[in-house]
Amino acid sequence: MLNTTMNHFLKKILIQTIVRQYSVSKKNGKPIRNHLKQNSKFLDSLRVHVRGGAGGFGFPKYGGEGGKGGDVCLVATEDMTLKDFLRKCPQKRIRAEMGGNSHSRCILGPIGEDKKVNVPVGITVYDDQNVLIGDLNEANSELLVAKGGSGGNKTNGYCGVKGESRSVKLELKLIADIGLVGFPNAGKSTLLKAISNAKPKIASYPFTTIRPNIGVMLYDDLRQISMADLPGLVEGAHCNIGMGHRFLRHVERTKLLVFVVDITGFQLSPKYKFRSCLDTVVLLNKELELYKKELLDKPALLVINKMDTEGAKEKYLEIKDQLENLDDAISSYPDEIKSSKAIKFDKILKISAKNEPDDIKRVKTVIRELLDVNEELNNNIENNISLQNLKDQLKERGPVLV
Ligand SMILES: Nc1nc2c(ncn2[C@@H]2O[C@H](COP(=O)(O)OP(=O)(O)OP(=O)(O)O)[C@@H](O)[C@H]2O)c(=O)[nH]1
Repeated sequence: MLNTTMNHFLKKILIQTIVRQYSVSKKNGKPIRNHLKQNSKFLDSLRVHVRGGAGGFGFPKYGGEGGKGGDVCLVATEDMTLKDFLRKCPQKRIRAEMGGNSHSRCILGPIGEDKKVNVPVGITVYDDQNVLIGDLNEANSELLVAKGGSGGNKTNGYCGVKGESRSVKLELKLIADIGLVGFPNAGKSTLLKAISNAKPKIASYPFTTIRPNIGVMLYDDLRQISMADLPGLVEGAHCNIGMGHRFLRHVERTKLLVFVVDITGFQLSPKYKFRSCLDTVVLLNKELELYKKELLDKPALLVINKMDTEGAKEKYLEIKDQLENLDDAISSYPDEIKSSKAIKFDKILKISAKNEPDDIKRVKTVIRELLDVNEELNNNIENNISLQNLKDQLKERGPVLV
């Protein structure tokens, strides 16, 4: 008896400590970054300074032209992380070579060598105004981030032009087929572990996952589908509560979102409101909309987890209709929770990720079916577009006599 009370007490202290670490602290009314977030070793964003080489000097006496300065290019490289990049480039400064000067024995100055730097596949590059420069989604694709200056010649008074110099942000968006989205403790890691080769940490307190984990599911026909588990979202994530929206960018490129919710609901701490399973779906919908409403258009699967717990079936029956008509259900919520649009789930599955291997098989099969259907749909759309383009081209050329 004493042992049980002690265990309960210790567990309570542990939960309170974790909640305190994760819950938002406020300074001058503004949320400040929480402790564990800063300590998280996962690196998915980095600012670097890039400068193209200056152009070489021209040689006025003979009208000689200086060589153009080299460009700085980023090259997408497989099996690489931003940490590897940082190890190779700890100063976070990348310079391309200057163009060579023109002189009496070499009228055209040699061109400065381009600087090609390897970065992980899945990088999006922004300039210092946060304007998109480009994406590197394919291995070996290249992106020019700083142009070299042109060589000195008649038009610029034979002075080489300086290379482009700017600071750029490299943002890593993991590329996985599936993104798991859910509140903490819903069972996302349990599902990922059971369904794939991943070995995420699992524990009975919120925010065990503090960095994205990726697992690969292997099918009988050798098709491989990757799944990313992200740290749990919480109500108010858009105000940086919990892990905030920091990791949501990793689901932007996924083909299917898998929402995992706990049928018993969720409560971050006694200070926070208890949220039922339906509330968590509505709140997840809201957080996704606040992050990027286009995410709500993605194909989505709703997985209702922990169906082995007491009273789960009754709880599910109570919310079944609302889940199937999420638009109506959302409209009955207060304005601060309500989203303007509801996600359309392609399928709703009830499972026990922990105790039912058959449920896991079902999830795996449904994921494959949904991906296949969507791929076919996209192919058809692309084919129709190409067909329409062909028809338009034919129309432009006028009717053909047969
Ligand atoms: N009864 C029951 N418990 C489950 C089930 N799935 C997961 N759990 C338990 O729920 C707790 C949380 O599971 P996790 O898989 O770590 O949850 P998570 O969503 O990854 O949590 P975060 O890492 O905080 O985002 C663990 O104690 C699991 O053992 C289930 O189907 N039934």
